[in-house]
Amino acid sequence: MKETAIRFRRPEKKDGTPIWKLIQQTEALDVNSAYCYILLSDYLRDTCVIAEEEEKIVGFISAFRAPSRNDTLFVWQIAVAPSKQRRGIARRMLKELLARECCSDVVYIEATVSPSNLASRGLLLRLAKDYRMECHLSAGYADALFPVEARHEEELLFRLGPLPVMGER
Ligand SMILES: CC(=O)NCC[C@H](N)C(=O)O
Repeated sequence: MKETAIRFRRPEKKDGTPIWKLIQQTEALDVNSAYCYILLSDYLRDTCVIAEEEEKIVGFISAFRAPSRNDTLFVWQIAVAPSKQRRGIARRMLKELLARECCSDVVYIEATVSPSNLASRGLLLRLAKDYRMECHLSAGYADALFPVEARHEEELLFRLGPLPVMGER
């Protein structure tokens, strides 16, 4: 089957609702409000990524600088449409984000990943290997922090770094 080109870009406000629908399709992430994805696509668009194929959104990454630690980029959600997974789209989105001028002074990446989210776990471990970074796992958010009804898994904290300088990313 012909592989069509995937385009990577910053999101725009109009992408908020399609992102919200994509997150629901993954059945692996916390579905935030559509308002949250519109807000991310407006105020935090410089550290968010859209992957699109023939004008259709097939991937999304949300991230932001940790306000108290400017050298750290917190990667919030990594999502790829179920029918488009295992094509390296998440890895290409992450590398596109880290190659942006606005991330040139990022030294560490942090993200929380539930034990069942093997795709994101594998992606982060592979990124650490690609960029020859250390990867430290620690307790992130215990399941007890979440409402019992949510039956939410714990979120393990991944901290990767130091990132290579821009020219080597
Ligand atoms: C890296 C990533 O996608 N983490 C997910 C964190 C959390 N479960 C969420 O979905 O926002």
